Amino acid sequence: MSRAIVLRDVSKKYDRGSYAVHRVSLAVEPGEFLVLLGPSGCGKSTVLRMIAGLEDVSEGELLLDGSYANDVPPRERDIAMVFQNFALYPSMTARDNIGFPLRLRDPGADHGLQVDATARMLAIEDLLDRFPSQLSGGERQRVAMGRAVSRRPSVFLLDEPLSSLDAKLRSHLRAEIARLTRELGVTTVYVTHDQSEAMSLGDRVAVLRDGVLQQVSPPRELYARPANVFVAAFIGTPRISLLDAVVHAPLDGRMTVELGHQSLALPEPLSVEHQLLRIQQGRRVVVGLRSEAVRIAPPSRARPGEAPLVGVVEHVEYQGHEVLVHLDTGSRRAGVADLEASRPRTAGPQRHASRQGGLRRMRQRVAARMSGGVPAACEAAHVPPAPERRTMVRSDLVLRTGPHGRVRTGAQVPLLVDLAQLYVFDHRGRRICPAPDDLPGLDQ
Ligand SMILES: Nc1ncnc2c1ncn2[C@@H]1O[C@H](COP(=O)(O)OP(=O)(O)OP(=O)(O)O)[C@@H](O)[C@H]1O
Repeated sequence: MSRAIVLRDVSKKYDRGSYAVHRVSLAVEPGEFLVLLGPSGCGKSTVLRMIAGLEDVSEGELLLDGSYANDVPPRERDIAMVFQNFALYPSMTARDNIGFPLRLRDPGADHGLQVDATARMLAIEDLLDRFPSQLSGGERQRVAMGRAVSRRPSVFLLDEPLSSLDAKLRSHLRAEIARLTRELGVTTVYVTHDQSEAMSLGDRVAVLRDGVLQQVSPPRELYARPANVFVAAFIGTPRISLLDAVVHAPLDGRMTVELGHQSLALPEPLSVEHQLLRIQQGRRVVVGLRSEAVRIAPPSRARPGEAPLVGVVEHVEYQGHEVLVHLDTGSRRAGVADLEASRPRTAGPQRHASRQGGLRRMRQRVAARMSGGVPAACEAAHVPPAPERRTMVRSDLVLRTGPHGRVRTGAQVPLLVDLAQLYVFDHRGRRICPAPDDLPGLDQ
């Protein structure tokens, strides 16, 4: 049996502190796999611990299968939890660890068959007679999961269960967790700060920032229609390029989005999405471009809906199956608070001290190059490295090419931006292009 979990305006305030979780409303369907995702300290574990009954709910309501459950003791919630740090009893074998919750519930009975069935499900039959000290990290975590699922709980809560394991084992166990929870049909809430883990596991992903829920959506929707600039930046690898921009919408001319020294002319006739940008005339906005929205090609090869830009290759990251190209287009990168410490940067350029002066010189250089026009041919014109290039590297845009794409650091390249994939966020960070779902159409 699996259960429905509902949080209604749930908040948590620790003693004398500010809100660790603030007015979170969330409904988890029976059998659903929901991932709580967010940077360190955003309140993910606190939400999980309130569902488990390990923390009191300060304000709001927790409902389990529609019944008010704020005051239900943890033991009566029929919920199993797995933490990051295994938490096995060191003096018990794997068999005894897995059987422990069954013995607690029903001390006199023989639980051998249930323990064997659980061990089979997790492929740990051969490890049952070993003690935790005789198991690897991955094996210990599998035993911990076995202990959690052996009594067939109705809710399974997992708090970063894979974060202490190496990457290969993590991806292997991730697949096992997905299979196991599907087989058991148990409602699962899984906490992680790893967006790729969240996207690959969750039926839906709930993104938290600073205790506040930002968006709850299936992974595809989260990627394609992020509610705000924080979600857009948190989801996706490489991270979306975010640039400070200004919308120009003259009554008698072409609508453009100005990015520093360059502009993107919006294709005419304007799409409904782009028409809605008119009201931003003259305002500062943030433009988001994912790596697949930009390609290296001259204007002569533009498809309908593509607009040209020019960039200087700052850094090339070979990934085997693809190449990530970091470019400087002379735009200003928009910063998103809370993000920088929360995700490892992609291996990228080093930043150095004389940043301000270098930045100014780089802008001037890109502007000077652009005044010479966009190269007609696709071949990247090689620009000899200027002296300051060795002391400072800066990129504001990342695109991906196939593994055979040949671009050289320092080259100036023509770019085409697919404007159907343009994201625009207003000054408060809310997505305004594509238009938010709750916005009435222009003809309404
Ligand atoms: N027992 C406690 N007393 C006071 N403050 C706490 C307590 N537990 C957590 N907090 C604070 O509440 C906030 C949320 O913590 P929580 O552990 O829920 O975050 P998290 O998103 O799970 O972080 P991480 O990914 O680092 O585990 C943090 O600011 C934390 O310092």
